[in-house]
Amino acid sequence: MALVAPSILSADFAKLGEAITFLDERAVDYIHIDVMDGKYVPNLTFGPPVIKAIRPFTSIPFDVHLMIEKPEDSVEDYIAAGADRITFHTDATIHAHRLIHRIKEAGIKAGISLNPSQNPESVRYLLDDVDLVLLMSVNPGFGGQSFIPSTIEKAKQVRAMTDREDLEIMVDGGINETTGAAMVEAGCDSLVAGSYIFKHEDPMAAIDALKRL
Ligand SMILES: O=C(CO)[C@@H](O)[C@H](O)COP(=O)(O)O
Ligand SMILES: [Fe+2]
Repeated sequence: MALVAPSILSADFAKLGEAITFLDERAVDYIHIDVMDGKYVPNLTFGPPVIKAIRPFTSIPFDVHLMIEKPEDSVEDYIAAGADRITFHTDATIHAHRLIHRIKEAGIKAGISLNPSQNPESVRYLLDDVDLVLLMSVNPGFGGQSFIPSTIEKAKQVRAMTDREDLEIMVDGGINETTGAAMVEAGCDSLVAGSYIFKHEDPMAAIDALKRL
């Protein structure tokens, strides 16, 4: 059984509360929240005030994916807004190790993310420190892109780099039943999916299909 993290980037932003209530009723494992600053990625989404506004709609953990430059300048704001996990990108900050520990000392989980072009070796010396590794299977910035197949090999490499059975490997981008199955087979624990769920004619069936992988 895969853990499923629907990305609200593909939800109707005018009805975010309804989307969260729907996910709450489906008992998904995480709600994936894509924060983009228009600098680290060429798109701008939402920040702490929006996260704070949707927090009362559910107690499902908020999995906050920061696609922002210098996340060290604002992680506390996301924690105060209700993040349960914060994942940032290796190349968005200079001292990733320090930031991971700052996030964990605040009492929440910390993750590190790799873009499609990045070598998994760059996270080797963080694997004992993080709670999760988020493998981007598209270039970050937008929902609805096609899965990049080299992520399958990368997941196997990261899995082979650690003895930690509790290290969560999560994949994000272009996930559907087929690509999700390949990633679970490669050693992934959790699947982020945006357009597959929210653009599906039956979003509940889409969530259930991913859970079963
Ligand atoms: O972080 C991102 C995009 O940068 C993702 O979380 C997307 O929201 C995934 O959307 P789909 O590829 O599943 O449509
Ligand atoms: Fe994401």
